[in-house]
Amino acid sequence: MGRKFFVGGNWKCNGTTEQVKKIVSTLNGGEVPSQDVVEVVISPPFVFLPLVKEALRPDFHVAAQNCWVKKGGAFTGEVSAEMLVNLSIPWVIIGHSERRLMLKESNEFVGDKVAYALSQGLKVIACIGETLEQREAGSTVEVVAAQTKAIAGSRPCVSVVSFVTCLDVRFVGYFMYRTLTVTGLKDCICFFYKSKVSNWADVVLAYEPVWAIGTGKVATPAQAQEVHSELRKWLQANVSPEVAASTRIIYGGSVTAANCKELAAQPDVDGFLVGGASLKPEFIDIIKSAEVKKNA
Ligand SMILES: O=C(CO)COP(=O)(O)O
Repeated sequence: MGRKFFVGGNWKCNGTTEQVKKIVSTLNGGEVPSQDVVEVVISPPFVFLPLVKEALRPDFHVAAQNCWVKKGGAFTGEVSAEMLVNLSIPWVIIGHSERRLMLKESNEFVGDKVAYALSQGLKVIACIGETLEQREAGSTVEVVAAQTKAIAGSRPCVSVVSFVTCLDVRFVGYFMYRTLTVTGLKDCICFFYKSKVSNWADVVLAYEPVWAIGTGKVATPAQAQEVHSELRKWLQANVSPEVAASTRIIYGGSVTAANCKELAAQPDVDGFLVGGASLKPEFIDIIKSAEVKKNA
């Protein structure tokens, strides 16, 4: 089955009640391809989620921009996945570079958040992307692969050594564990299959190079295609050919009405995560770029 085009509007930390109503009214009046062709998800700040959800046309859906890494409780200022589910918010953006960089969210923390959100029944737009420094150092693919790996979890590893070692540790106990640690075998002790993603159909991978976000410096279609294709290869080798073929990989970073069609024409670009332009009427034109795929 083909990958349905996906367009997300990330409003980030923008908007007043009046502005929100105006944007929603523009979206509601926009003529866009049907839901069979494009999936549209609007992500306002938390406080505006109920208002947007209530007022938005039924063929568009909403997403939160973040959620807490585990069950809610004494975590001042956080919003839990359970709360989003309770409000019937179907999607959440996790791992945006603004949070990774400014709030120091590590790959592991992002991976844990994705896993928890999925376990609660949310669908996740998981963001990855390299900084300019990393691109210039030639480590783009390595960086996005490491970020994806933290989201996907470990690969299966059925090894007699690790199995026997684990049994040993269970039955012989702490002394054996110490011995193995000292002899450098610790790494294979608990190297069991641990997939963090329960259902890949609920995950959209958003490649957002940091140097292109909010800078007006969009990746060229070739640059976007190259990384998306590498990500698909990574999924094929490390998750499964089925997941690689069906997972949507969308691009984010200075997408506008002017550049979206060329990007959308790339074979491995399955849509967009749009920041600044999602607050403007041109977002409708970006949604329409799904037609490029339909006619391809
Ligand atoms: O960060 C982004 C979407 O999540 C992209 O932002 P801009 O479209 O403003 O560059």
